[in-house]
Amino acid sequence: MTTVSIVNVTSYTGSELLRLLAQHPDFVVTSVTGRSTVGKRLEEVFPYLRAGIPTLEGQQPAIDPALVITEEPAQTDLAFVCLPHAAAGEAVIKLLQRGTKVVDLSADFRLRDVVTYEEWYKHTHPAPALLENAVYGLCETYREQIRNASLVANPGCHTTTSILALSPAFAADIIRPDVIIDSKTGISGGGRNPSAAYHFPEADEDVSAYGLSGHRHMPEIAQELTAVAAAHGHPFEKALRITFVPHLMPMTRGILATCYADLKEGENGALPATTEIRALYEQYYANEPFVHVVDQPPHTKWTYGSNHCFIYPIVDQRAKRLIVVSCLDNLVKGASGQAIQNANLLYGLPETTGLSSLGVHP
Ligand SMILES: NC(=O)C1=CN([C@@H]2O[C@H](COP(=O)(O)OP(=O)(O)OC[C@H]3O[C@@H](n4cnc5c(N)ncnc54)[C@H](OP(=O)(O)O)[C@@H]3O)[C@@H](O)[C@H]2O)C=CC1
Ligand SMILES: CC(=O)N[C@@H](CCC(=O)OP(=O)(O)O)C(=O)O
Repeated sequence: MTTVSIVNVTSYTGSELLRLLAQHPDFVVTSVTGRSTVGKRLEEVFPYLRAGIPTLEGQQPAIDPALVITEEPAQTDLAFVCLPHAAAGEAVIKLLQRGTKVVDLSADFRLRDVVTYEEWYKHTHPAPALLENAVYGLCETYREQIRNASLVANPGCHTTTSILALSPAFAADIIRPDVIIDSKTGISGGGRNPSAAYHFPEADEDVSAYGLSGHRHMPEIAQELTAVAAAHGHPFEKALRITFVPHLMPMTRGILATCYADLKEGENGALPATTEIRALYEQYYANEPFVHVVDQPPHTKWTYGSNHCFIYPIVDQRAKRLIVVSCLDNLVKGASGQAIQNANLLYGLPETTGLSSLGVHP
């Protein structure tokens, strides 16, 4: 059994880890931390835990609903850190020093370049010395490196959706390095954020664009798509241009990104057909348990509560563009589910362990 702590369990990603880990046969949550809830039992803060945690015969439950929330994490084998940026980095330093493996859900270790981090996050990096050894936790790209890591930087939710959508096209060198990403997100993407824009009367029946002067997920997407193109032998001659505009939607969970890029013409001036592109995408994700190439535009509801991502590529022959629609649940494949997928790799477990839920319909 691997002992696990959830640092900042009262965050949305922390409580989602509780829900998912309740089904995990190899991880036992033995430590949970919080801030205003210190001293309370988990079941006091999350009353739904009073229903009890299901167990397999002969096994202890993965979570004890009577576990008391503490300020600092106890010694465990593994920690999931669900703190805001900067606070996360501080916590990660201490955890690594005591030999705990860490999956960090914040952005503190996602950008490899400290100057880029400080430009976009507007504060000094909390632990630049750790960047060198952090592995970007997109399992579909970095599976082998993750297995041997002690610090995994779990990707962002918009980022995961967009990178998975565009990686096969850049790997095959069929689009120009100039993309537009229109990403729609559910409100839980903003966490338990007290700002008025996230209140029900303001967000319900409303759609709005934000981050138009530059969103911090843009450099993360650029970093990873540039790496994919280079790894497949097609390095960009000039820096990748990305226009990334997120939109807030009146739904609790879900991200749906629609990505647009100009297609490269073949030697005879022809564009690839949608069938060829779909075959290429299917091949790229053929062995992936959580990424599915589909033949109709996917819905966020397909992913609600699950670790799955659905991707639909199509050629716009008139405009000579590739359009790719991609969606996932921001709290699962976009955060806590992906974090468990990473932790499974860290402990040599099948990547799908504890992640078998399907989306909720309707
Ligand atoms: N939400 C999402 O969809 C995703 C989030 N992430 C990342 O995961 C991390 C957690 O996000 P999320 O779950 O949304 O978080 P939340 O916004 O839901 O977290 C809110 C909780 O954090 C506590 N908190 C706030 N600031 C601090 C601090 N400085 N130190 C200790 N506790 C603090 C508050 O505790 P109290 O109320 O007790 O004061 C509050 O309960 C973030 O880094 C985020 O960027 C990544 C991918 C997706
Ligand atoms: C709705 C909303 O506000 N969403 C957040 C993204 C949350 C997330 O994945 O981002 P990080 O882990 O990088 O913080 C945003 O757009 O900033």
